[in-house]
Amino acid sequence: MKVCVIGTGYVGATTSVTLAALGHDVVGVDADPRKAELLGRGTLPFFESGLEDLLREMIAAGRLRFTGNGSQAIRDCEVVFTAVGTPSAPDGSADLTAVWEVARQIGRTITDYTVVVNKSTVPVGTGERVEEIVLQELQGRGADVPFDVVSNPEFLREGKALEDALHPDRVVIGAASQRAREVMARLYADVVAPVLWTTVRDAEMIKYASNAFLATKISFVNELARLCERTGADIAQVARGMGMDGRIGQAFLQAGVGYGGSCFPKDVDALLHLARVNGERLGLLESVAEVNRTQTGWYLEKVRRVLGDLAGKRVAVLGLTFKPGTDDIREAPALRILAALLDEGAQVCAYDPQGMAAVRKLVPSVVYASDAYAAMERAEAVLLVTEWQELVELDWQRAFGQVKEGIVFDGRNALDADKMTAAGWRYYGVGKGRLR
Ligand SMILES: NC(=O)c1ccc[n+]([C@@H]2O[C@H](COP(=O)([O-])OP(=O)(O)OC[C@H]3O[C@@H](n4cnc5c(N)ncnc54)[C@H](O)[C@@H]3O)[C@@H](O)[C@H]2O)c1
Ligand SMILES: O=c1ccn([C@@H]2O[C@H](COP(=O)(O)OP(=O)(O)O[C@H]3O[C@H](CO)[C@@H](O)[C@H](O)[C@H]3O)[C@@H](O)[C@H]2O)c(=O)[nH]1
Repeated sequence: MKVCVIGTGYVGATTSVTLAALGHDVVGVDADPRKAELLGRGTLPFFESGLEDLLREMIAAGRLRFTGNGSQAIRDCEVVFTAVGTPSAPDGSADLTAVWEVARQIGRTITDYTVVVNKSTVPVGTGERVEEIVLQELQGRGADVPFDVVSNPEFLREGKALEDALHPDRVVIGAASQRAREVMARLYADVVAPVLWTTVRDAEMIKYASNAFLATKISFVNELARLCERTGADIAQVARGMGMDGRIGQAFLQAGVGYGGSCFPKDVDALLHLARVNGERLGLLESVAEVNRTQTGWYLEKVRRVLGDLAGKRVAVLGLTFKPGTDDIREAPALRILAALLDEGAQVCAYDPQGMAAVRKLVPSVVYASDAYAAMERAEAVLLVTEWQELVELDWQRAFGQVKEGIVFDGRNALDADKMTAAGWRYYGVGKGRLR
């Protein structure tokens, strides 16, 4: 099938590559000509493990190309995906400017039956508005072209984008017409995953509900971690014990410095905004956001209790991206931690395997080290903020020999506390009993 994907960021690029891998003839379109050009040459504009190899393979196979000019691509394709960004507006709502722009472009362009598939994360009702816009544009040029609007939200995680897109837990398709359902069924015929057919509105809500629920799990354990530190319990053991109940599950109960990234913070805010404008208050979700907003402050409070005044202290920060496996620093907890440390006069030296170039632009006054050992040289405390495997597997015995004070604040409970202690470190995890 001929498929066009508009917007080739994390989601659009991954969708383009995986649809090509499924055997479709795909053209990716991006308003940023530099991105389209890079992708066309087989280079990803971001880091995502394994994706670049398959990108090159698909281009070489002739099933995937990229362009900065969408009109011809839209005209040629039976299915047109929208995968543009939907960032937070100042009031917390999803900024849908790019989605409306794409809808107008589609309405101005299509000449034959087209299935317009929305993959961006958008509030309930967006599909209907897209339909109105396409219709207006068609009427404006006196054209009577049949089309359907479908919602097909994306659930991939950064760092595991390819794996998630090729082997999803489920595919959710919200479609009103039988004709659109048949096209979507053909498109995903070779994906081995349960397909949930819903209305457009249900599919739109499923995406926000899923992210909000995962964020809730994280804030729940993070809040309990605070109580564990007061009561002498270990949140990691508590979460393990909870998760053994099949109704609860082990996933997303990892306490830490809070969730970041381009999705959870913005999608929780967008759902809260949607509730407000519809006259509902989501008190539970408000608390989820509040726990997350205060989690880095809570973590730093512990650092202060142990180190005292941070002014002039040499602090190593390891891990800057919002999670391992990506170079994405959007809403990364590390950014708030760096800002607070600098504000209090600490001398900060940081290292991250992928995120330093982007963070350096935002926070130039930090010293960026060439590796983790160099970052820890003469440090009076080490803050592990992102649990990159490379950082977890460091020779911590060797590192102990380089620091001034062997104090580590493991913000992700990723290190082995016993091994760290045996290597000489004073180890502080998150929610692991009373401070010693
Ligand atoms: N990043 C994720 O892990 C993830 C996962 C699931 C869903 N989502 C959702 O998917 C959507 C896209 O997210 P992303 O992270 O890929 O965003 P992104 O910012 O990485 O990419 C968006 C791309 O769209 C392009 N664009 C903007 N307007 C355009 C236009 N009019 N025509 C063509 N291209 C245009 C931009 O240049 C950019 O390359 C968002 O709604 C997001 O919430 C993201
Ligand atoms: O137990 C956990 C799990 C995650 N996190 C943090 O939560 C954030 C988000 O992590 P993750 O969900 O793995 O990454 P994303 O790439 O943001 O993916 C989420 O957001 C995407 C965009 O909507 C969705 O498609 C995915 O299903 C959803 O998992 C990161 O800061 C993690 O460190 C925790 O603190 N504890």
